[in-house]
Amino acid sequence: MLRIAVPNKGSLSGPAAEMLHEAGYQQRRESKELRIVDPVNDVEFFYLRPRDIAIYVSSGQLDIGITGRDLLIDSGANAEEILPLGFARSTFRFASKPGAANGVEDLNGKTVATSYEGIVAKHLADNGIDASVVHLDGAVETAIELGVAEVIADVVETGTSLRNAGLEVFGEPIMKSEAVVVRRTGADVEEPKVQQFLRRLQGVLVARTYVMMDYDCRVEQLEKAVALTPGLESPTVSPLHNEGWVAVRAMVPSKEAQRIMDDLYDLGARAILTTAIHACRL
Ligand SMILES: Nc1ncnc2c1ncn2[C@@H]1O[C@H](COP(=O)(O)OP(=O)(O)OP(=O)(O)O)[C@@H](O)[C@H]1O
Ligand SMILES: O=P(O)(O)OC[C@H]1O[C@H](OP(=O)(O)OP(=O)(O)O)[C@H](O)[C@@H]1O
Ligand SMILES: [Mg+2]
Repeated sequence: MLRIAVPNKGSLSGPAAEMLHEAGYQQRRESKELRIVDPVNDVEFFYLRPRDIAIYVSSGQLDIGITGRDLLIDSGANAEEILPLGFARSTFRFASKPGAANGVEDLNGKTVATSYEGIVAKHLADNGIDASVVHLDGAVETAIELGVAEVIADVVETGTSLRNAGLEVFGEPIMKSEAVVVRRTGADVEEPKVQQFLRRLQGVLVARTYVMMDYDCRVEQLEKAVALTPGLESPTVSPLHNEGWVAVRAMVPSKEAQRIMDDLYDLGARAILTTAIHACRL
């Protein structure tokens, strides 16, 4: 039975459960449940603190985990990212009162408050900076006003939390993060059960990013039309009863679907339809 760690709280937990549900896995009904077995899919899910997940996976008792790339790196655990999942996207950045610092080079002798001590200490060391790091569990934005630190390093998504605290980012982003699937470093990723799990999640990612497009066009326009809708491998082209016309079917990125429909229409294609993809295996 495949044993999988899933975030039990915070920004990762809802979207992770939603993605697993879309991939056909049973998920817990109550937020207090700590583990459930999905007998149909032969999987056991453990609901753990996102920060602890890489550590559990590195110990080898759990096969796979879902966590944030920043949390994985911060933990220093012996685990590696095997699939990015596209949600809980954020950057990790320094911030301070306006003008207090312009880059990491200004941090010598300063105090930096953060919940991600591992990432910050390494970044400072890599840049040859001698600064102290204070660990706080959360709500780090308040640390400057309350005199705990001159600088913070924290997760930034929209920037609202920083703005509300009168702070501004400075310097280059320390890292970019998103939810990722992790596995113990060096463990066999080719294991069939692991591969099946990854294929299911990849199927959800594809279903979320692509739509199916169908249209009819004249044979003379086919090459130009197909250039607009190359599909993943190659589009399906079928003859129509009306001679000189073909039906074309291809997957297209959902974000570009409306523009592609306009371009196909201008080319003379008609009966242009898009439909959602619910699941797929590439
Ligand atoms: N506002 C946000 N937008 C996108 N991702 C976020 C946001 N806040 C946190 N994350 C991501 O969520 C993960 C942090 O997990 P964490 O458990 O700390 O979530 P949280 O929402 O901060 O909950 P908690 O209340 O436990 O601190 C990290 O990978 C981080 O990059
Ligand atoms: O740029 P924004 O869109 O404002 O998002 C970033 C904020 O979201 C997270 O906080 P969270 O709500 O998880 O609180 P925490 O600080 O207690 O973790 C993160 O720690 C930032 O504070
Ligand atoms: Mg948090």
